[in-house]
Amino acid sequence: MAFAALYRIYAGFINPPQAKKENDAIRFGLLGASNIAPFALIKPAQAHSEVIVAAVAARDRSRAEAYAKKHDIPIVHASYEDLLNDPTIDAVYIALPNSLHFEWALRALNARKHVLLEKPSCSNAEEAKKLFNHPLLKGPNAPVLLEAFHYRFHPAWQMFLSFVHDESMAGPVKHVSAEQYLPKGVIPNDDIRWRYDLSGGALMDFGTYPLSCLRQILREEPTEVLQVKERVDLPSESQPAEQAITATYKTESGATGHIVADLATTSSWMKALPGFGWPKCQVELEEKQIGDDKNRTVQRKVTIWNHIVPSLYHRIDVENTHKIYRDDGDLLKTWKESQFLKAYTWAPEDGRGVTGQTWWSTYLYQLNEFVNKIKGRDGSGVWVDGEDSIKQMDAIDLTYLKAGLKVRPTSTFEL
Ligand SMILES: NC(=O)C1=CN([C@@H]2O[C@H](COP(=O)(O)OP(=O)(O)OC[C@H]3O[C@@H](n4cnc5c(N)ncnc54)[C@H](OP(=O)(O)O)[C@@H]3O)[C@@H](O)[C@H]2O)C=CC1
Ligand SMILES: O=C1OC[C@@H](O)[C@H](O)[C@H]1O
Repeated sequence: MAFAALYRIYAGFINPPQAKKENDAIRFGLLGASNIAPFALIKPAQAHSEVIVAAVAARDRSRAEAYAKKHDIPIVHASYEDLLNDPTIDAVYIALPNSLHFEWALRALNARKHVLLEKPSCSNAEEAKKLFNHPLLKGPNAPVLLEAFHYRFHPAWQMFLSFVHDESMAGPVKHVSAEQYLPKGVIPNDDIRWRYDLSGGALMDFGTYPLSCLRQILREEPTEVLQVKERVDLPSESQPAEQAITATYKTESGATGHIVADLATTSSWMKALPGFGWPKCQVELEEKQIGDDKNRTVQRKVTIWNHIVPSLYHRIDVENTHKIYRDDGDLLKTWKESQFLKAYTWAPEDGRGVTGQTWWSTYLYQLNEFVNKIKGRDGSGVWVDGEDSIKQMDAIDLTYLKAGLKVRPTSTFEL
């Protein structure tokens, strides 16, 4: 098991197999010499026959040159604008500070480039509405725009959702909890994540994952934020963004959800890693009658461990509590059945007819779907559409407003 995990890390993140490139491979340009691009695009592209990372641009040309040399990227542009004007580039990957996502996504779409846009898509819902409803995205040959919620493309997350939404055994959602932690010190003090002016903050960054998990599980939007607590303790910054946030939501149907995101965890970090110890997402479903038998019910609980980096390791726990009642309503018998599952690739019976290897990272699964969308193929059927990205930003804004924190600033850029 440890050897298999090491192999998945090596092939998925360190040295993926080198694919022979197709003649019509999509040529990507990177806006910014970011820390995340090697994991999210450069390494996955190495293994994909239809993707070439062809160019990079940074605010400082010498920085872009050093980055290009390190990552074997053939073209260097002196500015983001120059890269967008390069006719040999088909698509761009935008991993800039969140405050610049809106502007550079719009500029890229205007240059007729497909856009893989890091999460969160924008600074707030106002920007997201303008971006995802923009006329540049309409029409038969419109470029593709995707908010890079990579974990959603991995078979493990989709398997987890299928157990949550399995109508034969799962009642309506009662409660969801989702949590993400990073230990204090991983993110340096001068990081973009701590800056309000760059649309940073725990909710914008790591918190956007649990919130998106919650929204997919509930299949309805949180209409009420019952409680929010945040931690802002970077005294040196004049306008710091929160380092940690927890929030509790309620939907119209009465389901509740709780998220935790801490970018600088100290004491609770180890506590946050129970058992084998990974961040998790857990769902309790309502008790549900089985078939026509009024006296038989099942109540399901589903947990996924490490859903953000599942190719490293993950586990899906499905616990069904069965109950048989007497006709007078008294409980006659109850028992539990548990299953522990994994899904590094699509199951053949899934019917998606898509490819994948056990070592494929969430980023490679995502990239494959991005390519499929551009090429007009069905692919796995997993996608994050513009409406979803807008609602995600709505939920973020709602949370900040309830906390009495400011919604992140709106860009003045117009097109
Ligand atoms: N999907 C995932 O797993 C992850 C996603 N992300 C997302 O990716 C984005 C970038 O994160 P990350 O790679 O960690 O960040 P980095 O700080 O490493 O990269 C950000 C890039 O933005 C550019 N930039 C442009 N303007 C500014 C500015 N005013 N201040 C600082 N940088 C600027 C810099 O490019 P230049 O080279 O031109 O100087 C820099 O390379 C964020 O939106 C984040 O949420 C981050 C980590 C993981
Ligand atoms: O996956 C991630 O890990 C670390 C975070 O800070 C980052 O932005 C996020 O996307």
